[in-house]
Amino acid sequence: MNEIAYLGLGSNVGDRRVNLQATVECLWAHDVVVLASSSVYETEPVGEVLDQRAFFNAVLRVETALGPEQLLDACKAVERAFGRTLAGEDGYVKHGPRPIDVDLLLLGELEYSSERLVLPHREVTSRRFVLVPLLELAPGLMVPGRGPAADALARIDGQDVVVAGPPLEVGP
Ligand SMILES: Nc1ncnc2c1ncn2[C@@H]1O[C@H](COP(=O)(O)OP(=O)(O)OP(=O)(O)O)[C@@H](O)[C@H]1O
Ligand SMILES: Nc1nc2c(c(=O)[nH]1)N=C(CO)CN2
Repeated sequence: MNEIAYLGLGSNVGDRRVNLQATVECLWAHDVVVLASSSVYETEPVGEVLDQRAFFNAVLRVETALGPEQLLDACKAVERAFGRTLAGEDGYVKHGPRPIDVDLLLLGELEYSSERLVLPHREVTSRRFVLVPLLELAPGLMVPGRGPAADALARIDGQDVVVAGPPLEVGP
């Protein structure tokens, strides 16, 4: 059965918009149908590494027949295609600079936890750079197990997010 999922994209190395756009094309090649993109936002770094270049972030609405672990595999394969160092590998820096980050934010109504995957994404309700584009695509969204996305956004202080450009092209 096909499900709707939301993916969070981020880039702060190289041509950030080009990287986000290329990610859409790469997702199609991994059996992920890209239905819609939010605007592209420029956002201040959040997390354990604050002294790095600002990110470009966007959220995609996608449709796929892949299960949760397979969809995570697709996200990781796309990151790998950009030459990214993945968690567990030499040179990996948690929250550090990266040409592309693809996070699986939500998969339908699923609440799921395994060694390598938590759904909804652990940080989906604490990051403005995720919630602003997510609400642009899905106003009124409820995050399974956590309530309205808009309420979560209202609880966040700081974390600058400004529109940097129009939505990504979503065709294959
Ligand atoms: N919903 C999820 N989406 C993506 N990765 C997840 C998810 N839940 C757990 N993970 C795990 O998190 C690991 C680290 O992910 P990643 O390299 O993107 O971390 P990060 O971008 O530095 O930090 P963050 O996870 O806070 O965004 C992945 O290898 C993956 O196994
Ligand atoms: N603004 C912003 N900050 C981040 C981002 C990101 O995509 N945008 N990704 C990170 C690694 O997951 C860490 N910090």
